[in-house]
Amino acid sequence: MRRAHTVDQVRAAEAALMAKLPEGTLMQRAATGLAVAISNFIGFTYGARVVLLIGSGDNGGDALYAGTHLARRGAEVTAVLLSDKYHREGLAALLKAGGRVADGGGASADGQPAAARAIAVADVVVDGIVGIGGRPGLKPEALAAVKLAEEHQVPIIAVDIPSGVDVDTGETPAEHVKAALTVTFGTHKICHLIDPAAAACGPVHLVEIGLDLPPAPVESLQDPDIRALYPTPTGESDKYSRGVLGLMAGSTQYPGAAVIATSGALAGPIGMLRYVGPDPVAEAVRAQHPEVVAGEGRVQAWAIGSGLGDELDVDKIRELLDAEEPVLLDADGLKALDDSGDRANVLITPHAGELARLLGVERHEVEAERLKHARQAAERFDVTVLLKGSTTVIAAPDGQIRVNTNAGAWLATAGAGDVLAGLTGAFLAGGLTPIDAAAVGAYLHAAAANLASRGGPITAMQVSAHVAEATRQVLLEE
Ligand SMILES: NC(=O)C1=CN([C@@H]2O[C@H](COP(=O)(O)OP(=O)(O)OC[C@H]3O[C@@H](n4cnc5c(N)ncnc54)[C@H](OP(=O)(O)O)[C@@H]3O)[C@@H](O)[C@H]2O)[C@@H](O)CC1
Ligand SMILES: [K+]
Repeated sequence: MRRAHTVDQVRAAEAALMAKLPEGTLMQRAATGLAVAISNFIGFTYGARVVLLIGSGDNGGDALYAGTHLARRGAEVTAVLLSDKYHREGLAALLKAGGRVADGGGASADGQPAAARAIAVADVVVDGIVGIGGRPGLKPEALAAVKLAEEHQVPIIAVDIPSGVDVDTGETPAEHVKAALTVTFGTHKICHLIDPAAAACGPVHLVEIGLDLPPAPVESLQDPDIRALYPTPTGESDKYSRGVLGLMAGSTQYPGAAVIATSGALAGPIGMLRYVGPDPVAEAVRAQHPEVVAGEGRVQAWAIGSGLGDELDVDKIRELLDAEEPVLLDADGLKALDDSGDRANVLITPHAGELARLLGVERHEVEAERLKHARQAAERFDVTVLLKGSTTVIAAPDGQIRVNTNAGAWLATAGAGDVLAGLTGAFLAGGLTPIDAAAVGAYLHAAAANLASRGGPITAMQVSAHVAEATRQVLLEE
């Protein structure tokens, strides 16, 4: 499990630990881990050219002490001071170890400020501009240094967070660093898991510093968590006890959606699928998947919505929403959602455009503030929300948040959402709660897509065809 905490939680845990330790211990732990990560990233230390961008807070202190470690091992370390305030002891240590300070202003013999020259030829630039105390955006001097690194294609390693992003929401309302690697301390922060900020982090490396933290508001499940949640059959299981899913999807207008959603559902943990829809569509489904039973009967959960088009029976869907069995509502089915009734067993799986319609806002607003809007919808409709996208945000009505971060870009293909709806619905029928079903469904869907794609294009049916292998890899790995 990856856990992300808020800035306030991190500060409280830091204060409690600092009270027990000699002054400066935590920063030294952070800086040591950071120095190792920088060395590993470059691949060598002696002779490496490292530029540190130093802001006014402890984030700059971490960078200065990490630079000190590297300078002691023969790296050429140059600090660029972006503020009159900076970590004095950190800079003194760096200078003592042989590092230097480059002037950002006055031009030297070749007409360039020393800072600009150092950045242009650096192996790596370290972003110690701001950490968890930072407001979104970059000041002009910091922005100029970051742009220069980008221009010269010098990779930037972010200390704790890419400076300029909003740490607690993952929003990026202003200019920010785009890191090749982020090295963080104690725990993940929310911006590491939620886009658009997560995309600006690159891979995130966590350095343990011994913080004792409360439960995390945002979690991201990993292989062992999926393994623990998966409704694996036992010797006593039969097709009914494994769970039966009712699927209401596809239409004479979009028969393919039914076939694709079925392929996703059958790749999940259920023992049986009942398809409910127009006869010609049921025939198309059974032509591809002869194991499907057509017509209504007892089910443990419903997946409703993919490709219903105009053939939407709103009254029937609302009846199912009010019934006891959990319901996954997707695509056209979302038109039947209203904010009345007890919906605790309902999971909706909109993309940004569909969520925007539900909330009466613009699509770009949802994309820019994914966490906020997923939370809002969960509260307003009393449902669990799985907001599809590059990082999938899952919000439960009780405030729990899960994030799925393993999806590759090739997954953005027609029908992939139908596979996800079928597959995730199958986990509801298999007995998982809406938030667990959403997290496990999204994870295996993305893992299957990665297996199918291996860096190339994929179709939705290829995704469902790889779910079994992705599942096997997760269940058998120890
Ligand atoms: N917590 C922990 O467990 C540990 C924390 N550690 C480290 O400490 C870091 C937090 O340090 P921190 O509190 O000193 O804040 P930090 O982010 O460096 O600077 C904030 C200052 O910058 C300014 N400023 C704000 N926005 C700005 C902007 N956009 N552009 C420019 N300037 C801006 C603002 O000052 P102002 O401008 O208001 O005078 C504000 O006061 C943390 O991320 C981690 O790296 C580790 O050492 C060990 C364990
Ligand atoms: K930073």
